[in-house]
Amino acid sequence: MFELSANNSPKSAPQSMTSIARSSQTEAVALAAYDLWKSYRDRPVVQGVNFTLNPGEILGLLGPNGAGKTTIVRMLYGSVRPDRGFVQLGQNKIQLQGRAARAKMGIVTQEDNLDPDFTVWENLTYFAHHYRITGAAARQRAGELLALVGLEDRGSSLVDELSGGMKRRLVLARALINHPQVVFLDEPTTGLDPNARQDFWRLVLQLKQNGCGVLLTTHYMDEAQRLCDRLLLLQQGKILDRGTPAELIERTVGLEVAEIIGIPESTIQQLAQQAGTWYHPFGNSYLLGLPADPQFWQQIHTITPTPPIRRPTNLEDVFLRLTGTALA
Ligand SMILES: Nc1ncnc2c1ncn2[C@@H]1O[C@H](COP(=O)(O)OP(=O)(O)OP(=O)(O)O)[C@@H](O)[C@H]1O
Repeated sequence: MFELSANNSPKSAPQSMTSIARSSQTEAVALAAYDLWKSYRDRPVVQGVNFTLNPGEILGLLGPNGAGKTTIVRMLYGSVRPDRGFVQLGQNKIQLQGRAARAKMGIVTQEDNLDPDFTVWENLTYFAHHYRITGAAARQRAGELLALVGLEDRGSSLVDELSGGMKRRLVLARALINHPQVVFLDEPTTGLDPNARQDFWRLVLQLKQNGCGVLLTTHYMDEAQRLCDRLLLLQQGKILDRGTPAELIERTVGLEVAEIIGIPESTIQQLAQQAGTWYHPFGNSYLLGLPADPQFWQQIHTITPTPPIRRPTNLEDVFLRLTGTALA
């Protein structure tokens, strides 16, 4: 059984709850995808995707719009049939729409899809019936989850009376109604303001602490960098690279970058060649990977009319370097 820390919960609501992920701790791998393929009208949108998700791990699927993130989640959840490959939940291969598998999974889709005619409380208790959680058990679970997501005083509100951030937290609460061992979060914070995003992030980190395997799709690199233990970088349905955020950054773009404006590409190219580093056009400027040698930075300074900006690299740079395009 897990105790939730008051510090970590949004709106600092102290409460305790039963396990979010009761069975996950006994299994080595929470979820595995084997060679998943999917085409729509002969156009491949997911191409040979493989990965594992461990209990207590947040795995990020990071890619631009249309990269295939939602299609992968739908295949994992069993709502779309792969053309090839399969998904394993714990020890079991998942069948399409398999009830037994669904009972161990939770999903936060991009759209809120809450029932607007129901109150917050009813949205949870009604949803609990899908999992045959009824009566006092449903009421107890709804109460625990409302406390978890900081909505305990909004049970009688209609969905339309909630803010965007509250709705997202309610959708997350609903996804946890069945104590899932794996939770899919499909771009869960799109459209939220910074405070609401951080509230949501705290909840995701609590799921991880409680042993839940979390698969998070996002095109926000700060979200990926902040939350994810490991990342899969996706473009056009293919995994380009994978690793921890720190590994991906260090091996792809190094630790620091200079943003330079006002000199021709040929000069940047020469500088990059000379220092054995990389460069990339970026809007009206250039990004130039900074080697450790401090003299190189001095040299750039002397030849640029406008002082260059020096900053730590990030996943956006990784994506730009690997694909030539920005994430968002
Ligand atoms: N049911 C469908 N029928 C036809 N094409 C589809 C269908 N679902 C998705 N696609 C196409 O598959 C590609 C991948 O879509 P998907 O929604 O998986 O990407 P995504 O990475 O989740 O994008 P976003 O970040 O915009 O949500 C897109 O080109 C999309 O138009």
